Amino acid sequence: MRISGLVALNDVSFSVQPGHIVSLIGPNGAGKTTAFNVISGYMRPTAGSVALFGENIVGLPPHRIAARGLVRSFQRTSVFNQSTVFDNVLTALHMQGKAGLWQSMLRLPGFLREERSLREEAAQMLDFLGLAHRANDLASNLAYGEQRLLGVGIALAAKPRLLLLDEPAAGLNPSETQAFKDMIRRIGDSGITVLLVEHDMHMVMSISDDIVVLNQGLRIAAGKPQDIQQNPEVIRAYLGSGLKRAQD
Ligand SMILES: Nc1ncnc2c1ncn2[C@@H]1O[C@H](COP(=O)(O)OP(=O)(O)OP(=O)(O)O)[C@@H](O)[C@H]1O
Repeated sequence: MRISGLVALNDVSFSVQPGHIVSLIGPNGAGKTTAFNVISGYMRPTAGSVALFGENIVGLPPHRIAARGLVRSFQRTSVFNQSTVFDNVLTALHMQGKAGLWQSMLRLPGFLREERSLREEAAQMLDFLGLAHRANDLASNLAYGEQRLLGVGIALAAKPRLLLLDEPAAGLNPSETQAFKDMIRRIGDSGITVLLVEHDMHMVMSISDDIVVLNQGLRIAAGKPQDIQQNPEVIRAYLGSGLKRAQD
């Protein structure tokens, strides 16, 4: 991937196995966000290919890629601040709903049935997120970490098979980070594949099945957490920052 003459990603290749939690790590400017942009269709790669469930998706717009099961949760998500937590999730589920406009406007039986089942699903989602006790609060009144959890809930409402999380622990305090870590595990346990970019090495080392390391646009390592922690090139590229802290 070239961006105005600069090679942001150079021959980077890796795969994400179904059901795994995979972390993409590396120092600032390594190319992690660029990789996410390419994978999710926000940037068209200058060369190479991206395959999703075996099919090439290069050139497809992000919403088409999302419809194929790859959903991305952004650092700043589209939480509706003036709606309740419950309504945020319900609206997101509605966007996946089957009832058409006329059914909804005329409140036909199909719509009412779907509405009931979506409300149940929204309640289950809040349980899953650990936000059930906040259901009736305005989203704007949530703590920062809770807003981030809700943002993931909104992404989950789109029913991903592969969920991309961009620095989920950024700006979270230790207990919020723990809550997030637990939730990512639960997402993985529910059968959803997770690819995340994260700087918190404690989190990365404890939840990842596989880790891919980028440095200056190159893939310098890929493997299991224990191998990555002992990889001399990774230690060199990362020493003094994340990995060192994780080993302390
Ligand atoms: N839109 C852009 N215009 C110009 N250069 C860009 C653009 N996006 C990324 N780059 C460059 O591409 C390289 C990779 O950046 P990228 O943001 O992908 O790194 P990163 O690993 O996500 O870093 P960080 O951890 O700081 O978020 C950097 O040299 C960056 O300056």
